[in-house]
Amino acid sequence: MSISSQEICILRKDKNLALLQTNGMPGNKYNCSPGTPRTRLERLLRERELRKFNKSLNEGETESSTNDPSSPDAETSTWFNDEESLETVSAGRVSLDGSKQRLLVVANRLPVSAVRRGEDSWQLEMSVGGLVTALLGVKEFETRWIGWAGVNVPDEIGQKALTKALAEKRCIPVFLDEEIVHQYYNGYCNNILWPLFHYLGLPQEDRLATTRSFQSQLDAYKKANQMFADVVNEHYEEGDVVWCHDYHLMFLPKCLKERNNKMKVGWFLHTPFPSSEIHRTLPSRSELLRSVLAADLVGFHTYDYARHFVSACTRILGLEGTPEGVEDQGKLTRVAAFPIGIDSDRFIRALELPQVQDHMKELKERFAGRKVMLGVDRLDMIKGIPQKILAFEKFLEENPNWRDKVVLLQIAVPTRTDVPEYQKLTSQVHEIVGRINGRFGTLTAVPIHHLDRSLDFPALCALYAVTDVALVTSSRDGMNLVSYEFVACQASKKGVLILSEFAGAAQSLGAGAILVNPWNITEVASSIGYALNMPADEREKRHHHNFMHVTTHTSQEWAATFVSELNDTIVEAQLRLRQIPPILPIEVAVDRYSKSNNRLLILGLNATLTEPVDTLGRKANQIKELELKLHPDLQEPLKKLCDDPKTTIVVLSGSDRSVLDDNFGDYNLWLAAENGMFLRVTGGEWMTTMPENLNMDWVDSVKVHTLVRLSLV
Ligand SMILES: O=P(O)(O)OC[C@H]1O[C@H](O[C@H]2O[C@H](CO)[C@@H](O)[C@H](O)[C@H]2O)[C@H](O)[C@@H](O)[C@@H]1O
Ligand SMILES: O=c1ccn([C@@H]2O[C@H](COP(=O)(O)OP(=O)(O)O)[C@@H](O)[C@H]2O)c(=O)[nH]1
Repeated sequence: MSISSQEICILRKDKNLALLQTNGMPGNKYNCSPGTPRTRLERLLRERELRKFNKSLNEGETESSTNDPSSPDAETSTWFNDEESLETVSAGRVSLDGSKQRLLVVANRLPVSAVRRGEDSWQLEMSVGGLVTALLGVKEFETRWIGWAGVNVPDEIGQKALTKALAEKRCIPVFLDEEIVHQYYNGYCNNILWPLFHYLGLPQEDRLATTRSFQSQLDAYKKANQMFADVVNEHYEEGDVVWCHDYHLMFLPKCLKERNNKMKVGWFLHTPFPSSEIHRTLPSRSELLRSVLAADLVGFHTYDYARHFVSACTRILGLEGTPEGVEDQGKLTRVAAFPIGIDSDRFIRALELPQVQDHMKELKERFAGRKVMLGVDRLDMIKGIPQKILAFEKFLEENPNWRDKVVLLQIAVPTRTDVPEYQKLTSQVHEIVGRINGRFGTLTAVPIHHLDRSLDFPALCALYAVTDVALVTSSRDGMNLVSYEFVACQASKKGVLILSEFAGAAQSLGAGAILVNPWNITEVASSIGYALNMPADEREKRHHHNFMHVTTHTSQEWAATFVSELNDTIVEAQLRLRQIPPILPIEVAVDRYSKSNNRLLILGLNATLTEPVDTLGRKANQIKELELKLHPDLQEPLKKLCDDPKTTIVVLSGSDRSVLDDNFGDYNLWLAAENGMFLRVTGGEWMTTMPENLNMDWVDSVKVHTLVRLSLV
């Protein structure tokens, strides 16, 4: 076969019908415009260059400000009650052209909770939580927070006054009434999605999509997400980056993009994303995935969570997963891992504060002669508090010599107290603690100090610093910032971290921590013994490893990376759009076709020559492969084309040779199977297009691994 004409037609459903001219290709306009950006794409590219430049500049600055004890950031005396802290968070950096990029952080909760003091007066208090802590370290953008203030404000006077008070903190409220909060937050978020994403399954009564409570909770969830979207739309300015957070707001990307497709939207999940086998039990599984996919960039704490998400999209929606993310009809949603960190400097500096030093002194005196073990968790079933306490009991049982030499301090911060499961957990934990203290306590000391409350920042830092062994036993945890904070405060003591392998933090702190399966009480108990007896040099090595990680992978870096990835994703999408061949000018093509004496038509198979296959909810590749049949209406026209001596037809497909043999054996054309790896003219033998001396031994080993991985998913 020879190609003498300059006109080649490639017909594939997914690539449009394109007439590619091999001469006279248009020049690459976007890399040769040093002047004022004329198009949106040019502007985005210029912005990207600026970002890179600023980043290197800022890195220099950060280094010098960290080393400078007189830096205004150098001291934070209290836990969030520093009046300036929100301002610092929100202030952002001035870039070279004088403008700061605005970042709209949209999360269920604002970083403040509001307490009403009068008809039009409000007191604002910082709230406790992982996301809040992480974003407190973000200083690079001009940040606005949009979220729920955690309080029902039914009257207009109250709403106005609260909006005004929050505006001073650069926060914008979304007002949710009690019923919505009950159905959306307590119901769909915390009773359905939270347990499901942490592998606790769906509540029994909600197994069927038809149950009333499930449906009304889902409706409230969608409604609440739309309310968040309305507030975002009200405050959005062109060029803003909108960063949506967490499982509370899975519908938000779709709501935002429906209204404004140009908005830069990122979505980040703070919890695990479970295996697709778990996600597929959710009645609204497809709707939720599709809504999240409307975002430009989707982020997770770990590579595993990202992989599960992509698998869910391929298996449940039948979409294509690529190393970059998920593709749907040419639109790519980037999916990647962005492990969160903490503002480690803030913890390290805090240890020098007199208030913290006083606390440390008190604690050391109080627990003199005993090793201190510490647990800090919200009182949530995912944190594995009962397992932790039972393991501690087993350790005491098996090691009588340690009974008066060790104490476990468990801080259990009350959370979601309106949800019955959380109330049940509280009683269960109290009962176990009471039993163990009764069993091993003396008149003067008890082995477990259990606190149902949160601590302020100085007290928490002091506690981290005096601890010998920290115990994190989550059955699942998106990341677990407590483990990071503990490490940051251990520069002197070099205590040991026992960490659940099911916490996202295990991926980053695994080498320095003792990893445990929290369900294996015996293993946790023996790890406690190992940690308490660990020699100083081993503690030092392990601590060093974790400390290096915690101090170099900070929350600031996390947020900056996510936002710059989001900006770049938009630029790349624009570039990709440019690469999509233009729509075929039909009249020109027909004219040239009829005048040409030597034509080559390359036709795709799947969905070009075959009937479209419905893959929704089924394993796409298997089904397509089984049902790939030349569309009956195309048999006759294809035959005519093949019999035309001026035209050469190639059917190019990703499918196996057998699929092409079965469908086109009787036509006079060329077949290219497995994306061109094999080629034959019908009537001839298959030949491989690979060079003869190419070593392909590796293929079999990859096949084996691929199979193993697929069976694990
Ligand atoms: O506001 P609450 O309902 O009381 O819950 C507090 C937060 O809990 C969850 O935190 C997660 O984010 C952390 C930081 O990324 C991560 O380390 C942890 O493993 C997660 O559980 C929740 O996702 C947040 O939305 C809540 O604000
Ligand atoms: O008395 C307390 C206990 C905990 N925390 C903070 O709560 C966060 C818990 O985050 P983590 O990622 O460990 O779990 P989450 O509660 O977000 O699931 C950490 O930043 C802790 O410093 C706090 O402020 N006061």
